[in-house]
Amino acid sequence: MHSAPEVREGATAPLPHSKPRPCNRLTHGDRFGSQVHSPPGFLPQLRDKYGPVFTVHLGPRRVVVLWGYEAVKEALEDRADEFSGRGKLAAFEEVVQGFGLLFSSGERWRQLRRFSLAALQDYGPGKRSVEERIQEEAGRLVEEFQKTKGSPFDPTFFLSRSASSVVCSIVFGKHFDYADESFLDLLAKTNQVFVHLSSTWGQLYEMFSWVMRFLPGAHKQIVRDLEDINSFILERIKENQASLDRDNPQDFIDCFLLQMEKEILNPATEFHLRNLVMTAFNLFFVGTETVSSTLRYGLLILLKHPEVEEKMTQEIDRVIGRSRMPAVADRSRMPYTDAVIHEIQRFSDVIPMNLPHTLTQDTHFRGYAIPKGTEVFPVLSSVLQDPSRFRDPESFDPGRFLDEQGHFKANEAFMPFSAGKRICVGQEVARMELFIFLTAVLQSFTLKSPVPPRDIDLAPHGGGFVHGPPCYQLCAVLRGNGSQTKEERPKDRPQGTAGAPPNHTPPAT
Ligand code: HEM
Repeated sequence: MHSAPEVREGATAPLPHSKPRPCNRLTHGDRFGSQVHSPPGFLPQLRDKYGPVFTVHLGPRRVVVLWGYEAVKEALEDRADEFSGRGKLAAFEEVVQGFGLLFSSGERWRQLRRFSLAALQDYGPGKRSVEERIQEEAGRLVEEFQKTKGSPFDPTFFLSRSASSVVCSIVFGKHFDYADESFLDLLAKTNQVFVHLSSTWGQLYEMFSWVMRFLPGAHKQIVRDLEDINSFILERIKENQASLDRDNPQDFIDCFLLQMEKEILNPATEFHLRNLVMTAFNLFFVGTETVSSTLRYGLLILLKHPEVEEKMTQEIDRVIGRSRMPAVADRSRMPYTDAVIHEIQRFSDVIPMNLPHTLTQDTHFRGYAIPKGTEVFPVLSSVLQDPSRFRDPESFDPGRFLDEQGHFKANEAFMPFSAGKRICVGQEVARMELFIFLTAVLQSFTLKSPVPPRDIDLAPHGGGFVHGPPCYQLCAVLRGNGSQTKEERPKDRPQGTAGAPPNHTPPAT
């Protein structure tokens, strides 16, 4: 056995240069920015030279890269236990210190993961479901779009607020007013952390944190922002503690507090305040930017391809109509919309490099001996754009997710949420959000681009952990429907669910 091939030339391979684009600054007080990135351009060349498993050095960090569907699937699915450890993000280490679901490994991670999966899915009878919470936010999003009265606007701020409100509702059980200063501050700081992580500075810090942590610079701001976010979460936890109804937990924090009480006499328990703060932070942090970037990309793609938007709208009118809010149960009867959303996720590729994994034991993989603790990047871009699984992967084509009869056709290389034991814990929530938000918007509006579709550039810009589209503006024009009466506006819940989502806004008059 021999070790994975070393990349000798350019042993310290810099990540691509990136700097925040002027249009990353969002509207509304210039408080937000968004950042995007692609896998470093040298990785495909290394794959061509060394095959789908190779080593790179990011500064002193030795990282094994897995490239393409076969290698990533074999590691994450067939060898799931061995590849289930979590790597580090240097910028987070000082604050996170291995606590919380996202950055833990071993027994701590297992317990937090099991708990989080259950808590995100099951609020029990009589509780507001995740779907209802998303429907409420979709109603608010439609209302906000409506206020633009068909004028051009940058949707970034609207979509970030909607995505983060869903997570806030699930985690804190609370909807923050869109003008609430503390909520806006939380959003701004979260976004700022993404901007810093994605900057050249942030990427250098990932490589040279061992020396840079002693110097002044943007990483100090990341630590301050993360501490502020955690203080905000701690305040919410105190509020939940004060109002906790033990028979009727309302949100993720309530459920965690009850588990803490159950395990209070267990000295080895992982259900303590530190893991609660960090896990709540993880859900908020990952759940906001990923969903809002996908939605932002999705709307831009629809502006570029009005024919796709039109077919989606026809399906929405046929299956859901315009008198009630879309519901997840509709998705199985809407293969075209389902295919478009899959293709949006494949094409937008929002976490291109994946999060770093580590090996939980010494491993033999594809002829190489790789020691326990080695950091591994199973690159998601290389799967979502693997030409052996997706023909002409660089083009946007929802048809690849449809069979000849127009039924939805799954593809095993569709892995935007990764795969195996560390697969995104919020994937069901995210899929509901993408479906309900996009269909609710198209139910009410026709999207128009201020520039001709042929001039729309879909190439991602910048660098960082989350992929986003270039900055753009859109016009949300209310769909005309003279025949629609007040009573026909979306307010009824879909069949099989009870009660109407409050605050839902009519799609069109
Ligand atoms: C389009 C939306 C989303 C995408 C593309 C996405 C993608 C991912 C990816 C690629 C990972 C890393 C998997 C790995 O390590 O192999 C991940 C992990 C995670 N995601 Fe998501 N995610 C999305 C939405 C969400 C949402 C809405 C939430 C919370 C409600 C969430 C919570 C998490 C958490 C907590 C982890 C860490 C899981 C663990 O380490 O075991 N994600 N996600």
